[in-house]
Amino acid sequence: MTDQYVAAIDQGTTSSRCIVFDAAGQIVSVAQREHRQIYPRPGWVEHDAEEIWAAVEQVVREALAKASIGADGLVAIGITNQRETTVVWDRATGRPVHHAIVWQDTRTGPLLRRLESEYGEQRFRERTGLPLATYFAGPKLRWLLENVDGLRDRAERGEVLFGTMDSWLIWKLTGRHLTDVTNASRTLLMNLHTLDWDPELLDALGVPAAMLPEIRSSAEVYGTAGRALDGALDEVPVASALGDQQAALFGQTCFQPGEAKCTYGTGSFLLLNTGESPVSSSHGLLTTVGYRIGDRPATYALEGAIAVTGSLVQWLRDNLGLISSAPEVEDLARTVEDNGGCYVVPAFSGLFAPHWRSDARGVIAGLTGYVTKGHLARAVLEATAWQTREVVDAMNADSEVALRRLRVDGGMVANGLLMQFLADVLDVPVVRPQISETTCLGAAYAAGLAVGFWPDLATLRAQWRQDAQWQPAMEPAHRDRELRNWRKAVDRTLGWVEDED
Ligand SMILES: Nc1ncnc2c1ncn2[C@@H]1O[C@H](COP(=O)(O)OP(=O)(O)O)[C@@H](O)[C@H]1O
Ligand SMILES: O=P(O)(O)OC[C@H](O)CO
Repeated sequence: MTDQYVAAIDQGTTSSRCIVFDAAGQIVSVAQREHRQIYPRPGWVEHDAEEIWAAVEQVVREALAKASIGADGLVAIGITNQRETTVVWDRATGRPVHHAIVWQDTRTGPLLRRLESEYGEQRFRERTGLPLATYFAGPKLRWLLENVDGLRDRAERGEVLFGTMDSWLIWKLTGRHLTDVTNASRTLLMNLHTLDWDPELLDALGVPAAMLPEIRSSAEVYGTAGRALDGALDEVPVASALGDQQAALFGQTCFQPGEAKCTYGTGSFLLLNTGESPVSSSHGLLTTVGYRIGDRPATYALEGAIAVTGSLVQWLRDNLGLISSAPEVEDLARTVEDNGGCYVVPAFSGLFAPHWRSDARGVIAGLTGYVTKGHLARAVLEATAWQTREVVDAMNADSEVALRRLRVDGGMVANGLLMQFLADVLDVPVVRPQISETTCLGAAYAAGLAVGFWPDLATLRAQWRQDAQWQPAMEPAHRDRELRNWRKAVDRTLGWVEDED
């Protein structure tokens, strides 16, 4: 028998990737391609869904070619994706009716204020586990229905279809209109308890049910990729879909309640497995679906979403020109002993968890003539750790079981200085796995489970391997002093924008 593999597509905010994994969960090949970020106005961010599909086709072909396998070598393909980004396309032609509106886009601010005064935030929070924020898909869909000519009528007639990126790719691959429960839990339209679209919320947001995908589990065969890619995938089952942060939770094998991971990329997202019932947050966290395997009960998670972390390092590189590549931030930060009294709070598009303040804007606080670019680089890295600390404090307050260690992944975890500082400010060990591509790994694991390539969660768990671990080493008094300074700096960001309209 020839060797068998599982492939995963990771359709992310800045690029699309395809990775082929073997039965031991080891990477066999990787292909990646970026797509354009379209900024029509300040605060608006769009993607071209057709361009993304072309990139996905290309990376799948490349990854298979690099692994020297054809469709017959693949037992399944899984999907993971940037969440919340919203596409509407024509059922007959398959063409998007508008650019996709990206999760970072803030154009729905005024609409959300209207919804809040008409319905109150609590009604949405109780049913969806989410605050009324520009981040989520439902308001973006409402914006499209209000602003694309004739779209509402066409939506009511079922001529156009809504989806997040998972739905778009499943449609392109299999011709079916489906979404998975983790992605649906980011729309403000799905009831977290029934795991189905909530008629009252559809009504409040003015969304016709006829345009919505069917909600399915995260691991089951949705269809086969017969027609797509000119048959390059032949009859390969498309067998998983998870939002990228949930996929990373799965890839890190955080299957037990109380286990958590944080993925450090453009933004950072800490998810804590809370078991089979949703835990509601009183401290600014999101309640979301972690994953659902076939017809088993769903596993829920608490999430702390931080909008700006790695993108602050990019800002230091692209806007200030202080470094020429992201990894250089570590060398620059190591030229000094400490932050020199300087703190950077990157509230570029307001603050996400736990604050949810769209009126916040970034500050650099504590500047004196002493501060050098080295101190600034250190403060940039420290901002990622302090934002994580705020989320962990909220988690500990909500879940009553204190976090005891944190599994990390994503592009920033190559930075040893940051990882040590993170362990220091969280006061728990920080652990990095050997496979840092946990997002793709999670989607591959879910697809492989769905087709019986892997028998159970315990088998996946046994494949997890540690690469490095950082122990807390900071004096408590020093940590407390720094935390107080960080909080003072955060206070100074709040209320900066007085009239968002
Ligand atoms: N050594 C490093 N130190 C700090 N930040 C880094 C380092 N390497 C990459 N980054 C940051 O990590 C991000 C890329 O990580 P990645 O996981 O690929 O992100 P995403 O999946 O969100 O595109 C970029 O924002 C980059 O600035
Ligand atoms: O594509 P990423 O890695 O930036 O992740 C984006 C998140 O899914 C947004 O919720």
